[in-house]
Amino acid sequence: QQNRSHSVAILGAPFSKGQKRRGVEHGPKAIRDAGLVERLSNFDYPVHDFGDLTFKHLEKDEHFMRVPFPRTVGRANQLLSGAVSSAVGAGHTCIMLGGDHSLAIGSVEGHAQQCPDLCLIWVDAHADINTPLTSPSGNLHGQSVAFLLKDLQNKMPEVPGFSWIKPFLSARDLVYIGLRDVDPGEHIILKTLGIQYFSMRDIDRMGIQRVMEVTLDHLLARKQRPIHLSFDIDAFDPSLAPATGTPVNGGLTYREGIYVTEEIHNTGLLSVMDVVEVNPTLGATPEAVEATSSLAVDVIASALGQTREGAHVAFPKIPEPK
Ligand SMILES: N[C@H]1CN[C@H](C(=O)O)[C@@H]1CCC[B-](O)(O)O
Ligand SMILES: [Mn+2]
Ligand SMILES: [Mn+2]
Repeated sequence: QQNRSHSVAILGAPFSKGQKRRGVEHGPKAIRDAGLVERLSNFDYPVHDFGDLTFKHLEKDEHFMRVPFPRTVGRANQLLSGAVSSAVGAGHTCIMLGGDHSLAIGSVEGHAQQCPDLCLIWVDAHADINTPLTSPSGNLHGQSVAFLLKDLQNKMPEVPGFSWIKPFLSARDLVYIGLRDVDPGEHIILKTLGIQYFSMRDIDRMGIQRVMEVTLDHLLARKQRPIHLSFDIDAFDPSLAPATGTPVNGGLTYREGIYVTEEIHNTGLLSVMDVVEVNPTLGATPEAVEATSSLAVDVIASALGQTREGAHVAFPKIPEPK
């Protein structure tokens, strides 16, 4: 009997309509081409690659206020929600490859269908918590969290394409790590709702070890529950992850990002991980694209148990000559 709770499902979500730059729909292929499946095959649990979802582009899809493609984004997330729900329901730990960060709406909602008590760790340069009334761009990849929070519902208009989702998350069940480019409308929401966040300044002051200690205590001390990790590759410094749509200087170092995912693995509670906003068309050189894509593979492998100190699954003891 395989260790069901640790089998891994990979779901590709080639989707870009949560923002305006072309290319992020090629993120899943870029991450696979960087060797994701091979890397995970070193682990002692089964890995199932379910391939990529097929998203329909809806012909009639007028703006809502200044929000482009609301119905297309809403429908894509409804489809993704079902896929994530069945993967988690089948006992897999699910890795969702984006695609832009609007996909977290469907990923988290589908996860919550199976695990209503989930907690959410959002690793990102950005809070992605604008409403259609506060968004500076209208882009839904900067509004994902606003669709999930019960505490924001009286501030949200009815967006066409999103009538299928009922907000389920409490502000206390969310922690941000890596913030360094927060819009005014987002800032008032973070403060008013009392959402726990660790900006890059907090990481400078406290160090990543303390940030993870406080994060995991905040989310898990009262009750252990499944973790949804939504990882925007732009949380990393642009020198490490240049091929992404909204780069911001002063991001996570490689070691900080790996430490975050090591600590989350060590809880034994990771249930779904999104890795989003890898845009292979935005790298200045092939090396830049490769660096960004293999960084995504590294953080996924680390979240699933790869350790820097090494492991010896294959060696029960030091081999001896006959
Ligand atoms: N400059 C940021 C902050 N707010 C903007 C917006 O809401 O349009 C951009 C969103 C980035 C989304 B991402 O985090 O998924 O990349
Ligand atoms: Mn994001
Ligand atoms: Mn971001």
